[in-house]
Amino acid sequence: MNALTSPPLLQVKDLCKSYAQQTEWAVDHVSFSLGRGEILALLGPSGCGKTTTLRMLAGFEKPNQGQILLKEQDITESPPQKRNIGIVFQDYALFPHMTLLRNVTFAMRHIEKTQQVEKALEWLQLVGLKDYAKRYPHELSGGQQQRVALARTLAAEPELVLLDEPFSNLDAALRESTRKEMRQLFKKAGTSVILVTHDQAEALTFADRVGVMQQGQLVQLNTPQLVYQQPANAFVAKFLGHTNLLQGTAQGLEASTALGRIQLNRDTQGEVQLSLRPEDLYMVASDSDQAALVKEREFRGHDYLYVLEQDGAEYCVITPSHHYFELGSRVELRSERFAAVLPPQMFGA
Ligand SMILES: Nc1ncnc2c1ncn2[C@@H]1O[C@H](COP(=O)(O)OP(=O)(O)OP(=O)(O)O)[C@@H](O)[C@H]1O
Repeated sequence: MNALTSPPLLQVKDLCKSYAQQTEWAVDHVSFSLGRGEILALLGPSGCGKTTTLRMLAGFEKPNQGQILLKEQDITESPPQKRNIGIVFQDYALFPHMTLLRNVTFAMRHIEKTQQVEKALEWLQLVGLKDYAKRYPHELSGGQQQRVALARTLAAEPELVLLDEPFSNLDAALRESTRKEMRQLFKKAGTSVILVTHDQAEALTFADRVGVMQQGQLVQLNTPQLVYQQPANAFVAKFLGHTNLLQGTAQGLEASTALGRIQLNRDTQGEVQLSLRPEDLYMVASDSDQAALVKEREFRGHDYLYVLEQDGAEYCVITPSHHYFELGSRVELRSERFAAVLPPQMFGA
């Protein structure tokens, strides 16, 4: 059996959860599967149900209905310690009175005592902290503590690792480097991972596939590129960065819109709602009073985010940071790439 024909490591089928005194589902008929060695991010705003989903996978929360299969075994009712699933929390939860080595060997009760130290040092080596083995958690930076928490989780050799907003306590620079290192580590070790986050940049850079949750439902699950470029609805389009939502009338692979004729990502006819990313628009200085007005400009280091007004509607455009336009000046707005056609039932979402 190869990776394509072998069954997925994890199958989640029609999972539902409502908390006592709540009429709405916190998790609403969620289904997905995870391949071996795959990294999946569950992404969504606060309260969309991602932590509840993770807690059901870990066994800390009981679903009202649905099924969780790990290696084709039904674990829906199994207690957390019987699932062979590791979880890394936001606050690391290291034992403060134990050295890093003890923190890691603590998770290795499945291994002969005589081999624990050697194995634990290997895990610490993997996360780049072997030389710190005799230190205590308070003698480490936040990023280093996070890596120890990860080594401890991996030392238990789980089938699946769950990460609950693991980078949110780190500052911006450390967050970026830690997540890059962690991704490389997971890929090297072939670890299967589910990450929960509300940070779209984190989900897009860290995961092989991104699942976007909205009000308890998994509304889109696909590669980072497709979720970003072909959002399933207006909510996904807006949640993953900035976008311009436009109405248009489509004729095949083109639509006429307030910004003129725009290429579409798929063949369609009639009234459509489109999502046009701000980096896919560009501006050309204009003398015409009818052209778009430069209303706002935000310098963001590697780019500018402009807000323009044309015929009473606002548009956002992201340009390289050397494309400078004065506030109050006029520009012609042109589209450089395809707009994504959104499904009609999501109008107004
Ligand atoms: N223990 C609980 N008791 C009652 N309601 C809860 C409980 N935990 C979560 N909820 C509710 O369930 C819904 C989903 O919450 P959940 O924590 O899963 O969302 P989330 O996407 O992880 O949000 P956040 O990013 O803020 O943690 C929310 O409406 C929340 O208020």
